[in-house]
Amino acid sequence: MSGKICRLLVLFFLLPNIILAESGEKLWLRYLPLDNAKVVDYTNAIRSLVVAGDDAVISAAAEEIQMAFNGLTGNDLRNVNRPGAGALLIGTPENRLIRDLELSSELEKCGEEGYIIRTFPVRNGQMTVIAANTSAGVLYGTFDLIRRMQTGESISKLEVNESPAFKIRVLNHWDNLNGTVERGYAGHSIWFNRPEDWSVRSAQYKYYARANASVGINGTVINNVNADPNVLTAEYIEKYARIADIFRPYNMKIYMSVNFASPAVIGGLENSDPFNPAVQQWWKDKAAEIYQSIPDFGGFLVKANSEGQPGPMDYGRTHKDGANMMAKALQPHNGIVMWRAFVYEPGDDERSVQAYNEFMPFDGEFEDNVIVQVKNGPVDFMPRESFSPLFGGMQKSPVMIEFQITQEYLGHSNHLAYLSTMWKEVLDAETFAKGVGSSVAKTTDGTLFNHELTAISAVSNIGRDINWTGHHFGQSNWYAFGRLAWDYDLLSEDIAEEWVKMTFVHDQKFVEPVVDIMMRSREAVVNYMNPLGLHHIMGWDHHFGPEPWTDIPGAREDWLPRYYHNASEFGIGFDRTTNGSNLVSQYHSPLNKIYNDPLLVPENLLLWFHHLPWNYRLQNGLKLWDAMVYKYYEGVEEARLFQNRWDRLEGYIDDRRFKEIQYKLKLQTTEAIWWRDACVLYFQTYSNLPIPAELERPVHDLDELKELKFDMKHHN
Ligand SMILES: CO[C@H]1[C@H](O)[C@@H](O)[C@H](O)O[C@@H]1C(=O)O
Repeated sequence: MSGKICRLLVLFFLLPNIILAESGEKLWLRYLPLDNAKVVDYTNAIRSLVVAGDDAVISAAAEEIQMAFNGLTGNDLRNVNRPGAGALLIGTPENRLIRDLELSSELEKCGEEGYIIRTFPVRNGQMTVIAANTSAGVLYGTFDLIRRMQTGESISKLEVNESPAFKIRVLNHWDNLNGTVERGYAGHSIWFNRPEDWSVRSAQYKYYARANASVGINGTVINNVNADPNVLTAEYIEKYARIADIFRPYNMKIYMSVNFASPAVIGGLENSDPFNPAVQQWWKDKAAEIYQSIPDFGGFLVKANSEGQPGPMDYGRTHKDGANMMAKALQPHNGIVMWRAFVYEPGDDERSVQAYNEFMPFDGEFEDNVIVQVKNGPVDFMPRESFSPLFGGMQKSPVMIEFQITQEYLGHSNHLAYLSTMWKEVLDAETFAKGVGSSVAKTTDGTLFNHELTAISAVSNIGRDINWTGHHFGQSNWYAFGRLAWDYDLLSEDIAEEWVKMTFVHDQKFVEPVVDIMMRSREAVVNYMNPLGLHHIMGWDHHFGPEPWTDIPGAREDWLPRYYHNASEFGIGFDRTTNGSNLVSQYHSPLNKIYNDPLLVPENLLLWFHHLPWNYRLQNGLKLWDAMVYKYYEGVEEARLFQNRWDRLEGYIDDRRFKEIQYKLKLQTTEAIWWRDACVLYFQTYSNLPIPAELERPVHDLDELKELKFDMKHHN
């Protein structure tokens, strides 16, 4: 073989690995050398490693700390058998070395996946201990210690007690078996229909598992909730089993979205009626078959009777009947059912009141291994919504939140929108379910209603893009979701700062402005897209770019943006008061009254709950029209500010990422102006009021914008 062909072949086989190794796939697990002072500090504290245990999870923890320590300090940790000065001891009380430390009363508070980290004085110095009840806890504790080093914190006197807020912390991928990703903006699926061979894919899956474990995510659903029935065939079960094998050392469980009609579609049964004994048996057999290959399989995620998906109602049964049937099939294997409450079918009910109306009657009637998965808002992952009234509404059955990491309605992967602030807004929101102190978080984490089964999920933004998420800052949302799922009391600023330091550099001259951009970013997006509680005025099918107008060929009547903003000569906004669709009454007192009153409702939800005249005076004295226009302009100014700030950060990080982000920020500003001009000019056709004199004029005209929309649609 000629040398040239040989080189080409080598390149062909190595290229995928080179791309994996070189690229942004390193996420926040870069482990780059720290400055000298830190290296000295850390090597003073830790020089050797004692691994008290030998299962796969503890071994993964040991491998990780070795890798991290080596990368960060340039030194290896010596593997030793006995702890002493400078040792890091990791393990569970199954091992005598941990038992001897008499930590049992502290470990009791850690639960299954929590951990403690302690500095102990020993002869000639001190040692560090990571102890937990299970190897999983040890793994999370190890990543905690690594994070401290990655962010430059002191590790010489550690007294850490941690346990997760939710038992199950899962990502939901909306990946189709043909490799496309619904609402995915980072390329095709990393799971399905990949041309690369298994060694390349498995290397990425291991990286994925490590990244998740590093933030405490302990499960993932790898296929779309609009589920292909074929995912339950032997071919896919085997595929899931192979992936589960890679996840296991990282304490990650695999789950599956299933299609309710599977027994009929792939099982050859007459129907999929949950009352049909043959259907029940089919699910039992299917569950048994899955557990045969994946003993720790997590369970099913189900979207039923929503947006055309099949479900129990096709047979005159209910959500309860459907969910319980599947739950019974999974019970012998300790699997769970995450049954979605996103039940959007156009009907008599206004969209925002539908989930509550359909699910409240079944409160307390689900099997113990069913948890109802509820989107954070009552409509659909808008840049801002009120929280879903099912939080604090449903009390007898466990409920879990579904957030969306992928930016379906927030500019796809073109816009920087750090979403921790949005999720905290929801988690911290007061439901008043049991008086003051009943935050959304507490209605779902088991504290308020004593549920054993607790969980939290988010729709992933991951694809085959070199940087995983399309926009480098998309990674921060994956990171932040994991951190909040573990501890929702963390501050968004702190999470952002950790991520920036781990992903880029420690220099405060870089960290501070970047964290500031992140902290302002979601509100900026809200302002240039959907201020004051406006929503769903984005392109009706692709959900990208502005489309407030009504003459949209092909769009369904109830999906027309006009339906949501209701702009007319009279005014703008969606009436969900007692005079309107009455969403307000699904909230506990006093929220129902607060939301019902335009004088009391928070300004940022004003047009979510109220339809008001253009010259309505806000609490701040501005007329509604002016207030709305100012918000749109403010959003654009913020995008410009992000761009300017970023320009000044050249040289702090590698050129490639700097330029890629710079390019995205330019796009964001351009698109923010597009949004602003489209909305302001369109709404102006109804308000007939001028844009305040001191503001610059729109740079587009309306007809041109309507055309632009169609170009962008094809572009996406
Ligand atoms: C997976 O389908 C999605 C659909 O693409 C999305 O536009 C809508 O917001 O929500 C659906 C859901 O959450 O089920």
